[in-house]
Amino acid sequence: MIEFQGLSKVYGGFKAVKPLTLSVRRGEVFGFLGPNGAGKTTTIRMMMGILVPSAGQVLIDGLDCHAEPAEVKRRVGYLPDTPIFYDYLRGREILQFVAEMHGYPRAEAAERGARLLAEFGLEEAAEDYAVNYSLGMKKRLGLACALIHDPAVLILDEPINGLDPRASREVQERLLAAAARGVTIFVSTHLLAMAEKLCDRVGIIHHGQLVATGTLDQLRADASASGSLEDVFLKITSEAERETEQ
Ligand SMILES: Nc1ncnc2c1ncn2[C@@H]1O[C@H](COP(=O)(O)OP(=O)(O)OP(=O)(O)O)[C@@H](O)[C@H]1O
Repeated sequence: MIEFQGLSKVYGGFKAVKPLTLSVRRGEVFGFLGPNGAGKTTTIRMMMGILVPSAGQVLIDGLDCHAEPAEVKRRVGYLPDTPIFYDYLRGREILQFVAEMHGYPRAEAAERGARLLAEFGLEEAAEDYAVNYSLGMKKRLGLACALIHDPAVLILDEPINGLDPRASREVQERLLAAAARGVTIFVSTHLLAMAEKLCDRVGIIHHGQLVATGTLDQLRADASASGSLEDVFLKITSEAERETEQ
């Protein structure tokens, strides 16, 4: 469903994403893990057609994300790391606007917006301006916007970063529900507990390089590490760090 084919990004002389080749299957929840500055957001921005790759390509449902961004956006719901809304639109108006941008007629856009507001526990805030929403409410509103057109793929950049435990659990439950409906999810995070709970498979990116891919059990076996994903992650990234230094 998602095919990275030697995708890379160089800023000036700095290699932010080194040639990335990876396949994510239809219906899979794939965790893209890495420390700060590893290249996660850069990769996701190339998937969304926001950044131009330096080389290679990424295909979603067979479509080149750089060459056909509008077609890709029909199939994809995207939650950026910091969702930004028109401050002086109300939650209800924002969802209505996003639905109309996807081509739904006004009445259907309103109906879809109302359904998602209810699903995401934002009914009471429907008439409040987005500028007054808490971070947790903004993430939920962002996720509602990402889901408004029933996309086959969700691309999420740090969906629970900065949320309190209740808000974080709520967002994770929405994601599990989407996964249960068969949505393919590509989620970047450095919150390993979330990855452990949600993901069928993870990839670890370090200094722009994909250094490991697999299920948690496979990574444990490959890294000869036991215990939590955190143990495996720390072992793999410190080994990659040593190799970079040599
Ligand atoms: N526009 C830019 N120009 C130059 N360097 C950049 C630019 N954007 C990002 N970088 C660098 O590229 C590297 C990867 O950044 P990126 O934001 O993709 O990392 P990340 O894995 O998402 O990190 P974080 O978890 O901290 O959000 C970092 O070293 C960053 O400083």
